[in-house]
Amino acid sequence: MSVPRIIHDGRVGQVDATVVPRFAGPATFARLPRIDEVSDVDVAVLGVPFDAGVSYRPGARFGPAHVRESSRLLRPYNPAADVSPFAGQQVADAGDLAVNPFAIDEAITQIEAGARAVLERAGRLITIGGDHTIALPLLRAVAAQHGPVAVVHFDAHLDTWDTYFGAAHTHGTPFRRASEEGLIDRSGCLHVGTRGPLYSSRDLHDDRELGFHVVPSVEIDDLGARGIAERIRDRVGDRPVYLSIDIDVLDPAFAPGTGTPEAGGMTSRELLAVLRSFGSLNLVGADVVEVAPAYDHAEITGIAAAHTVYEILSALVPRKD
Ligand SMILES: N=C(N)NCCCC(=O)O
Ligand SMILES: [Zn+2]
Ligand SMILES: [Zn+2]
Repeated sequence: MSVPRIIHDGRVGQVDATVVPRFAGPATFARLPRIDEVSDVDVAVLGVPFDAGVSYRPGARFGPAHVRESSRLLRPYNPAADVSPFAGQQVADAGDLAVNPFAIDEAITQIEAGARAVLERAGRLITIGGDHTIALPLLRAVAAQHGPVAVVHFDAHLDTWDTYFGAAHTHGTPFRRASEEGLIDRSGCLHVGTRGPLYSSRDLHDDRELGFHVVPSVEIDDLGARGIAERIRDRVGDRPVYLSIDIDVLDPAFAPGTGTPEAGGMTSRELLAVLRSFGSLNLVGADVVEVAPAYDHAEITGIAAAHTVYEILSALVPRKD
């Protein structure tokens, strides 16, 4: 059944919520068209339902469907950024990748191949996870196009640890592997919002060697959103930027539905405000990971993740000036 959509400058947008109620209609991200329903895709939203790399609570494999469900209320105009993210560019939902839940290495190969295939159709990719393991194959796909990228990483955790139980590919290790593989520009990466206990102070030493600066959660009150945005801009400059957002960067009050929660995190208002400054960065790709709906209540985490994707899409809209 065909549905009435908002069309702007030939770009196919959301199902019109004034005609079809939001709780009806397709379950794509923000009720946008599927990728096979449009041509010339600028940004694809892709789900990666994979969580075999987690060290604690499982369940992020259900993240993509949950974030899509929590995105039904998103409206076409973003007043805080003064942009219409679905009108200034063609955004489409590329569905979910089918990846092996029993073999991490095979899943990683499948995710890289799947991301590369979508990038043949779309200029940019925003991925909804899935656990943080998926950032490694996504960075492989992005670095194949752009060379080593500056990673802006929002997370409670460093995710530059070496191995867990001897496993090199887990949700706590993607950025160490990416740094070792030369996928990231070691002079331009940083973490934002890290907090909580580490294994030892050596974690921070290794992390610096691997190319990361840190804006820890304890500095957020003093810096404010504007100060954080400045620290990020100073670090990445005009390098191609890959943005990786682990939803556990938010305090568990704002994102209870996640696998390794840590007290003392950002508010969703702070995260969205920082993202709103990213229109001036050279963003080449992004992921939003670690939404585990079994621990969510009232879609709190799903809605935070959906709005996070919406702000990233808003930052990607080509500027007129
Ligand atoms: N990437 C996330 N969410 N968590 C990593 C935590 C790894 C650990 O259990 O030490
Ligand atoms: Zn984390
Ligand atoms: Zn993480």
